[in-house]
Amino acid sequence: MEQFKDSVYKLIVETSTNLPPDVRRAVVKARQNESVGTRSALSLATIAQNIEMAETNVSPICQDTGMPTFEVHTPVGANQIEMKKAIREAIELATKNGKLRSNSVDSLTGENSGTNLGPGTPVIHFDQWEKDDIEVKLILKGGGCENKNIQYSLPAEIEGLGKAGRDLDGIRKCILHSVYQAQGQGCSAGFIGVGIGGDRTSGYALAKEQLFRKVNDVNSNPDLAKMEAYIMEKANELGIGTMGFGGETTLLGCKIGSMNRLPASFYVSVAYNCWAFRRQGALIDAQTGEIKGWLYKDGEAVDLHAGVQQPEQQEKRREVVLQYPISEEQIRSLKVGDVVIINGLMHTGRDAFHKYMMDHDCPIDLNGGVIYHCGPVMLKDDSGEWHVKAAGPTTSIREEPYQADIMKKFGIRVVIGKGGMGPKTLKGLQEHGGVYLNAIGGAAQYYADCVKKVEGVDYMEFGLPEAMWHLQVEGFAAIVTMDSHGNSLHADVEKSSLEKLSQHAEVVFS
Ligand SMILES: O=C(O)C[C@H](O)C(=O)O
Ligand code: SF4
Repeated sequence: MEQFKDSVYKLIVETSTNLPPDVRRAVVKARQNESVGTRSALSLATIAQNIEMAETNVSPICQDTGMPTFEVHTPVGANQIEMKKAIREAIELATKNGKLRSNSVDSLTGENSGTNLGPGTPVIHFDQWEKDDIEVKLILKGGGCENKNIQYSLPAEIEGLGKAGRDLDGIRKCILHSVYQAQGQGCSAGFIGVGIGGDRTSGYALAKEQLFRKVNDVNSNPDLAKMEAYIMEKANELGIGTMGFGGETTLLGCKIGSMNRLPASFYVSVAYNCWAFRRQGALIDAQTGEIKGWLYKDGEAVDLHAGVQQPEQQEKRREVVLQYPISEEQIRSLKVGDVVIINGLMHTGRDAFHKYMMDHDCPIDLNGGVIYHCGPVMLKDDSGEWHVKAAGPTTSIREEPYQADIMKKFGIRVVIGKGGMGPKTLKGLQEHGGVYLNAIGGAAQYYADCVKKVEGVDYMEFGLPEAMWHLQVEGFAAIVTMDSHGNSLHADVEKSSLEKLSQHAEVVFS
């Protein structure tokens, strides 16, 4: 079992740090299709760089290493209790070594277990098979894209598409809408797994199971193969693009499965996965516990830059350098589309922080300051100094109820996150003189590299990801997507993509 545990540890590290070739190929294709120099092309270039950095650094591709979910096939008679124990030990070790973020939080008290162990975590499913080896598959699906999962109950009235009945065309409308509703918030471009039928629980399980299919496989059911091809084509015409910046690629993969349902129920369940599509598997010798082979590796190295056109000259897009303390005048001069480089001090703050700040004072002067929606992976060295191991942005919209008030209360000028924020924040930016910067979601190595020093930390009681980290950064690049003049790229893309979605209301699959 010791060797089995080592093998599972290797699988966890591989899954978290090294994106499989089929996913890499999908990213290259997206890069090739994007027009040179656009926001989406630049973001995809950062994503490609981040994928390479994660592999080289053997560090998490994205700081949110998700809900570890294992699918295990065992020979008849194998001891599953021992295996479960070994898997849990491997998870704990990977967390301690900074390969996974401590992601298991008590839902009632908010306490982070710190080990990734707790009621319900990790998820481990066993199944027997009549083979001699053990197969362990693992998916690390982050919380932001999990939040963009959606389940439809047919018949339904679908925004932009009208009536969806209990037939193939109704299913088509649900799937197309699922991509639209995710916008850039699940770190598009994404992959979707779709489960047709089942009940609410088994439907979602089927959807997630589809994510274990290879990106380039073809569905054995001709109707579903046609549907997958249709969705890939039409979803990529919605213009949502990488991170919701607009662009040619919104969806990187679509896999659909079907199972029986009850006469009264008809669910279409969609599991949305970000571009940081971390799933891997290993075939393990049941006798020795050693890895015999990998499930999602084909031996071919994928060049993430192959056939990608490079801009002839530096883009004319305005690049502005900001350094704490930032004045209202500097902020008012910024417009949607500007690239901002932050040097100097910034502070992380996410869900627990924003709620708490509504009725508490802050231990740090935030006047003219920068708040980064981020829950990093942190490691302490032997001398007690903290280091950032992964630090990409988290989905900002969760802070919508608080953000405008918090900015005004503490004089914050810059908020960095991803996926954009809503009308309340936009109004707040206008009134107070603030700006929202969209960083590249999932680019956790790229941003960790910008952190030159961890100055300190407050609110450790919120748990490592939720604590307020004070970071010295250099060359931290992000794009203005909401400015102090009432402009929001997110609102624009949402509107134009809804218009495009509405063009598909007519019956296609009769
Ligand atoms: O929790 C995080 O760090 C990010 C999350 O996965 C998100 O996409 O919002
Ligand atoms: S931050 Fe983005 S890339 Fe990372 S887990 Fe969340 S959705 Fe995925």
